[in-house]
Amino acid sequence: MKHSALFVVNPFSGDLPHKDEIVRSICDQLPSYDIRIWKTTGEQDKEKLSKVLGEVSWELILVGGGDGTIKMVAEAMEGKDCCLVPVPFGSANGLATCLGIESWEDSLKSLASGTRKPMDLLEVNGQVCLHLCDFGFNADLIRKFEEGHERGMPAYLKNSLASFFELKPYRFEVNTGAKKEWVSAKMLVIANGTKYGTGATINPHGRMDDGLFEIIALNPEGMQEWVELTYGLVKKELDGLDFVQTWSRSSVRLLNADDAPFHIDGEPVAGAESVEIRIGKRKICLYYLDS
Ligand SMILES: Nc1ncnc2c1ncn2[C@@H]1O[C@H](COP(=O)(O)OP(=O)(O)OP(=O)(O)O)[C@@H](O)[C@H]1O
Repeated sequence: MKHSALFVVNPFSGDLPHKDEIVRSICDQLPSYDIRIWKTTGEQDKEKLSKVLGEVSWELILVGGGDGTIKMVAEAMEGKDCCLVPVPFGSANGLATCLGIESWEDSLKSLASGTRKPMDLLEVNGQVCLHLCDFGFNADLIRKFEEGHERGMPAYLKNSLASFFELKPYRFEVNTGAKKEWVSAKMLVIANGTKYGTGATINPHGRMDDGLFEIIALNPEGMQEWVELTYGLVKKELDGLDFVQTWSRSSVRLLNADDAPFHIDGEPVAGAESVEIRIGKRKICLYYLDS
């Protein structure tokens, strides 16, 4: 008997051409699965998907989309005992990149190798976060990107350059329970994963299965520190940079005093004045590729 699989596809994510053909090719290469394709509409997808997930005892959920789509599917999967494999169709695909899955062919390889394990989920003011959330520079960038009409990596890079020159530090109170302290940072990152979809490694020592996440405050000043930061992100070496501060915790409360823009897994979130983050009680089974 074939295994039951649901293939959730976001037709709007990213700018990869011929997605329908790729979806068909993936299905053809998984003959042991009986695959149903389910496309998102952008309207109440989580609620609609929860119903579909309740109809059958699915063994595998393939998610063709970016981080926002995976976050939505992970929320809808609550209470379901199945595993998820990302199929990187989004613009940046941060979670898939952290899992070593950089193309749809990698998704097939991870399924063939069978490497999967339960990974931590973060609870951020009651929402699920799988990968990264951040305040400041990158969130501002994503907000501009969402408000614009261009998709894909070139538009992302264009906005990135524009945001770079408008940058200012924001104040945050970091309350780790044992200690409260104020920090100024142009960007404050909460990282369950290690990398952005661009490959920039923001959390070189992070693990998604250790019951901890990292809080990383970055406050580079001047061109030289920006160059050092860029080098560190590429070379996976942020230790020793005195404008980078890192905490490893299982919970934290943050006060966002200057109303810095905020996003969770690439989706902008409004009204994030006080944000409580903790390692969630539930985990999610994810396929990955060993690098
Ligand atoms: N059919 C659709 N039409 C328009 N928007 C959609 C549709 N399906 C999902 N969405 C929206 O797509 C967003 C999630 O996109 P996702 O993060 O997966 O991709 P992405 O990497 O951001 O790619 P892109 O930047 O091209 O959107 C959500 O905001 C969701 O509401």
